[in-house]
Amino acid sequence: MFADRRGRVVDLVVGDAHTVAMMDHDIRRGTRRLAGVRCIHTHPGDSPYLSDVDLSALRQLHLDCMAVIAAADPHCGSAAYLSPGSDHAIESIGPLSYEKLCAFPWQEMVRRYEKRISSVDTTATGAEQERAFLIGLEDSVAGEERPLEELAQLAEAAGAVVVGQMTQRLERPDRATYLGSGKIRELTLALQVTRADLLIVDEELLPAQQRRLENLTGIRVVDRTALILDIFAGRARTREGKLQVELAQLHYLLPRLTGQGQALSRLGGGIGTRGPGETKLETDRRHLRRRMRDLEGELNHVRHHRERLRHSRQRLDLPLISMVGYTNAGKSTLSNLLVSRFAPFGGTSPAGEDKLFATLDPTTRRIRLLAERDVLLSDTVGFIRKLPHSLVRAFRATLEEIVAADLLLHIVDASHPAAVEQMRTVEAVLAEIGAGEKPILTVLNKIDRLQPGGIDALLRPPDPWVALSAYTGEGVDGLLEKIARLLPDDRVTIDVLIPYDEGKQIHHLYQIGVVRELTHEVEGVRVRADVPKAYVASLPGRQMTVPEKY
Ligand SMILES: Nc1nc2c(ncn2[C@@H]2O[C@H](COP(=O)(O)OP(=O)(O)OP(=O)(O)O)[C@@H](O)[C@H]2O)c(=O)[nH]1
Ligand SMILES: [Mg+2]
Repeated sequence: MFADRRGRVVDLVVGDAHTVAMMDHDIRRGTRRLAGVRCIHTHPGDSPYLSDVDLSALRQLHLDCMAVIAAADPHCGSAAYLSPGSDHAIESIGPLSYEKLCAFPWQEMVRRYEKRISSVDTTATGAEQERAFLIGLEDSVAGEERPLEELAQLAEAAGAVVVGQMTQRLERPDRATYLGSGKIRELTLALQVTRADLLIVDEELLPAQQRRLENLTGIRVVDRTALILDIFAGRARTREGKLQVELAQLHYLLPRLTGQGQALSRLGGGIGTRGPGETKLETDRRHLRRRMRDLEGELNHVRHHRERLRHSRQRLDLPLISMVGYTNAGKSTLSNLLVSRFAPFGGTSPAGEDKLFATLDPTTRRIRLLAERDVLLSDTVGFIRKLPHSLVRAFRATLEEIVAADLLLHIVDASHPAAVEQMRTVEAVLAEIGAGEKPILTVLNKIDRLQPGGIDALLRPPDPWVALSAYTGEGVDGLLEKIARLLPDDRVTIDVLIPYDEGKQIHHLYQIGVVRELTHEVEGVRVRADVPKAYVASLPGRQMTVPEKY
């Protein structure tokens, strides 16, 4: 039964054990006020306790109050309301006798809630956003308190609003329906109550599981892999990035095509449908395969191009440092800080952002360490737990940057509750792409967020490591010192006379080394500079003296 604030009954709804339609007309919508309606109901089996479904309906419909009563003896019930004190919290009382329930100052709670909320600037959930409901298994992350938190962040990064979630403790997913059948009944009810239009599953599903879940729930089902691919598709900016994402999406799609009808029914916009684009319209497998071959061909081009770039960089003989790490660990923020402080010619770097997979395309910048040594620093795509295999494969060209580095900086968000697990994930991906044996300097970031007393003993990073905050800059000098120590210094100081008609050489010296002194003489320009040893060997027989350091 739904009643308004004057106690008038505005609607009555009857359901069975699995479904109940919620009243949906005449409910005031908006985030700044409550609905002005309370719901009082009974449960099959007469339980006087509120269920999860009750609580999410309260939250979703912004009801003044959600109450359940037991009709049998003893007459009692429970009720819950949105907390006037804090966002997203629910307060509940009971089971209590009817008298005590009625004596509770409900109207006062409603008044206080609306007073607070009207002073807070809440962003209303846009009508065009998809309403996602998340499901996962509880032991999927051993011991984590909120197992679906990362999935929720991913869903938001893809543009959905999360309206509810449900987990089940299972050893392994049900082969047919992912969750157990009892849980699925509970799920369909919760989906109705929250009016979800998208179900997101925290794991890669078998094609048959996905179809069955769609049939059972009646809404679109997207798995973790499709969700990540979708975010990548939305973020890719460069041609290379777009090619790689499309290839990964097609790899994912191919085994999931059961025929034209199925492919077409997936169209219609939204998460998991963004992506390979028009090609999907005419998908038949043959067509898909041809497109994949084309993409692979184009990516090979890209790869060769990158290789050439790498060679020309190697001619500069600057050591390459690649930053790797879990998504959102702070790679871009640190890169930004280093570039703004230490770029020899000034420079900018893309800003870090508090969203997953903010960076997709690698960017490489030059920075100058202590003792005036220049290195190249490259910021790359972040890793994540259960990184789709198709992505790792498709992003080979990007990941090769990592493999080619002289030193890896592994950035870890030391303030994250799952920091240890994230570290392991990154190490596993590095091994998978063939970078497991590279020299690695572990950087525990975000120490400004840690309680005094510090770094979680469990973190125990492998040596060598440093701790810093890319935010405040604390510890960054220590990082530079460590880097300098880890990169073998193979530079020498040269003294060379460059004829006036070979001005280009001087420019080249600036590129590859640090010029200490320039004097104009009769035959040319005398330059004293620190340069890589390899450069000396490649010099044409020109009058040159190399000070004793060589
Ligand atoms: N408090 C604090 N926040 C930080 C620090 N470093 C980064 N952040 C924040 O963490 C968030 C993620 O930073 P990014 O630099 O975008 O992380 P990323 O590793 O590049 O992430 P992806 O590109 O998504 O892989 C941003 O909101 C940063 O402001 C730090 O030292 N302290
Ligand atoms: Mg980044």
